[in-house]
Amino acid sequence: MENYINELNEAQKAPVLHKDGPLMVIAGAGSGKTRVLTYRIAYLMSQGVDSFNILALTFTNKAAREMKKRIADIVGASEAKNLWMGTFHSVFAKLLRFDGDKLGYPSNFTIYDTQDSQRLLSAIIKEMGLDKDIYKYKQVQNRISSYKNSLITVKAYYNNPDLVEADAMAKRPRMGEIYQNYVDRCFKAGAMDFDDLLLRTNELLTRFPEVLAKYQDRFRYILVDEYQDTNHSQYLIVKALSDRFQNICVVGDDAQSIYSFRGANISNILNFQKDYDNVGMYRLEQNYRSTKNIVNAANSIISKNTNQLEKVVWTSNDEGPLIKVHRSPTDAEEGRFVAGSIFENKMQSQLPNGNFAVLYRTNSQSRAIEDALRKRDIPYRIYGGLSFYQRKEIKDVLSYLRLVINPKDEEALKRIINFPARGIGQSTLDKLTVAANHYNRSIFEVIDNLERIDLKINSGTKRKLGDFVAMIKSFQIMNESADAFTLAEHVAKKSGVLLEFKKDGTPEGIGKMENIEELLNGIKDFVEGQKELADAKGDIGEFLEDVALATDLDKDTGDDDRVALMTIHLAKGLEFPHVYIVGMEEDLFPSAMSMNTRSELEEERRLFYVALTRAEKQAYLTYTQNRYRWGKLVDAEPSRFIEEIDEKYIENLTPVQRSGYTPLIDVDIFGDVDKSRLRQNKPLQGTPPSGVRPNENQLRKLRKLKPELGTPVGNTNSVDPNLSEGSLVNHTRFGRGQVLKIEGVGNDRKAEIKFDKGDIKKLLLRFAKLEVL
Ligand SMILES: Nc1ncnc2c1ncn2[C@@H]1O[C@H](COP(=O)(O)OP(=O)(O)OP(=O)(O)O)[C@@H](O)[C@H]1O
Ligand SMILES: [Mg+2]
Repeated sequence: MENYINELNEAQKAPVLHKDGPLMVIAGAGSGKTRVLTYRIAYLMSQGVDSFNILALTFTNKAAREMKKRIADIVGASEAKNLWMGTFHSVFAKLLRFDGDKLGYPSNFTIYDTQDSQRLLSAIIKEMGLDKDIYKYKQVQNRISSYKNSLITVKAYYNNPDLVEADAMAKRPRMGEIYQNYVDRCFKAGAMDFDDLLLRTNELLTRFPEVLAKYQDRFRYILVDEYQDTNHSQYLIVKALSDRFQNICVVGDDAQSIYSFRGANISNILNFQKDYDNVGMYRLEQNYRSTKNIVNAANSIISKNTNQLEKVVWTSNDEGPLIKVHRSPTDAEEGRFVAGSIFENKMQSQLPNGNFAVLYRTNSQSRAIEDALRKRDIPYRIYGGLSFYQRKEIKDVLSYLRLVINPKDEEALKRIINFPARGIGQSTLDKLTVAANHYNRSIFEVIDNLERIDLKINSGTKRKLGDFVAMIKSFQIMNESADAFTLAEHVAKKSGVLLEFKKDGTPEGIGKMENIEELLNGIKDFVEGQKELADAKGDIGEFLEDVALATDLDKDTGDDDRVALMTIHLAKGLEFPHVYIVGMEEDLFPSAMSMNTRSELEEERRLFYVALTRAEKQAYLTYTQNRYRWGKLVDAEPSRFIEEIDEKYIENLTPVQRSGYTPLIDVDIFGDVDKSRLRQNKPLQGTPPSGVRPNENQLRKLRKLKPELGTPVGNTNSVDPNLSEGSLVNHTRFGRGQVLKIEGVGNDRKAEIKFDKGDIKKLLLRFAKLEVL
């Protein structure tokens, strides 16, 4: 037996060595599912399976690259190169480049990103004269996306009275028409959106049996990671391709299914045994990733879900520290706590930044964390959010390049036909769009044939349009011989885009120029990298495809050491020694949008399970009492998920202060109720711990709540009440002095003090650190 097999435990070896036929591995987080998949591929190759016959589908392209690297270590780099590995989208985009022509697509079809799709949809909604407040383009896009992922074509849509009625009920009776227009326009532009990459693959495999047969024969072994998050469209592709040889291996964890809002269907896992005959079922139980405390805490959470497969997860790893829970008054304070804690841990244990991750429910939470990390000079990287390639200046340059590859690309054309300004206005563009729709041609083709159509465009504008077309064509000619970098640099200059930002001269303009430079550097790297691959040319088409399908994690080159910031959704499959899960508050996590049904709440709980199980050594959960949301400061309550963790795995860093004194008000602003103490029925008594005082924010809030109450008991200054004019005092910073005068009452009480060093200062007694001598 080869050595690498011994890097697996017995339970893991079984699926790796499984003979032909379908198999499924269902197991909890960190139990080695991804490792099993990787080693199985290496094993198959060592058994003589040709690498050309293996297809592996992963959650990110980065995961695919890492698996490939590991496999290369085992079986050798040259063999590993031939493996088809990547996300569903990137793998099937590649397939459609070969065979999409059968569906009428050019092999150089453009991939529209979300922004392109949304722009096109808002243009269509406008052209149809619809109310954009009712037909919100994002909602419309979501609808169309979910139709496509359920394989509901326009025709199928109209044939389904339930769908038509649902849209009519939602006051969107013209959804079907929008859908039809959108599909037509994408097709005419030689473009596919993300969902098309799956939908068209399905169409191709269904309508062309010879194509299906070809790929069935090619992909004799198919392996899918994170199977719990496949949608219907993906499920059907896998089913079709594996139908002949039935060598399908899927691994997943129903407890980590977190993409149902995007159409992921957990029943794909649940029905696997019905879909295939003689399924080899494997379970893994030992977690290698995390400490006992983390594994057990995660188990205690997920057991609250009623809808789940029975699973055991245990670990022989150390018990590890307890999960630390921390409360802050505001989100800014939360950021400071996280940054401070990362800083301390780094210093104490000499850890690299890459050992830390901060995970949140929504992207907007990153700002407070970022601010705090910057103040501490801790380098970080944000994954997700607006990607580099979606920045305006970058998209402008990319749009020129897209047009070079595919001049029909309508969204690219509309972006740049008048950028930099060349006197081609909106009304001209409108006329061109109408003509393009009328003749069923692309806008570019219309411009190219202006002489033959009577469009009521004046001769000056016609000439400008002619110049534009001539420029793009000159780029196309260059593209026949130049590599991607040479072409891109030429285009950035000759199109005038670079000059436009240079002329601008503002810091923003310069920043944009620098970004374009960064893009060109990236293209150069890409060209160098592609040269090493046998079947790649390093041309701009390849680069654009890479960009279009880059998932948010793919930018990570891993060459510099940074703290990782990302949403929990994106963190699936990853692991970090130290993990901070921030914003553990009701309405944020679980999200207010996802608490309407039990199944939504269960998905939020699975999301929490995913978050916690990313941690290897230490997990922190933080929450705030007040948070800015939608520009307003709102009260926040700790997330129910904190309470759901068995308390023996938790250490509260900010225990609730309760004391023997009678609170003046019934609202407890000093902290939430200490639930663990309540549960244990312990009396809430004793004196407040020293040094725990409400901060300014809390005081302000308290004053606002009950202004007439004046100074809250127990929270005033530490100064002796006997302090009076003439008293001798000592101040920590200014030294000895004598009180000249006292004025004001309550929180405003001030003392004028003449210090021995000579200064006279007026101090607010509430803050002054004075000792009466
Ligand atoms: N037999 C083993 N011996 C040592 N380490 C292992 C073993 N199996 C897995 N690991 C390590 O445990 C960690 C978790 O493994 P892996 O990522 O494959 O788990 P997973 O089940 O895919 O997790 P997730 O559900 O989060 O995707 C990895 O660091 C992996 O290298
Ligand atoms: Mg995994």
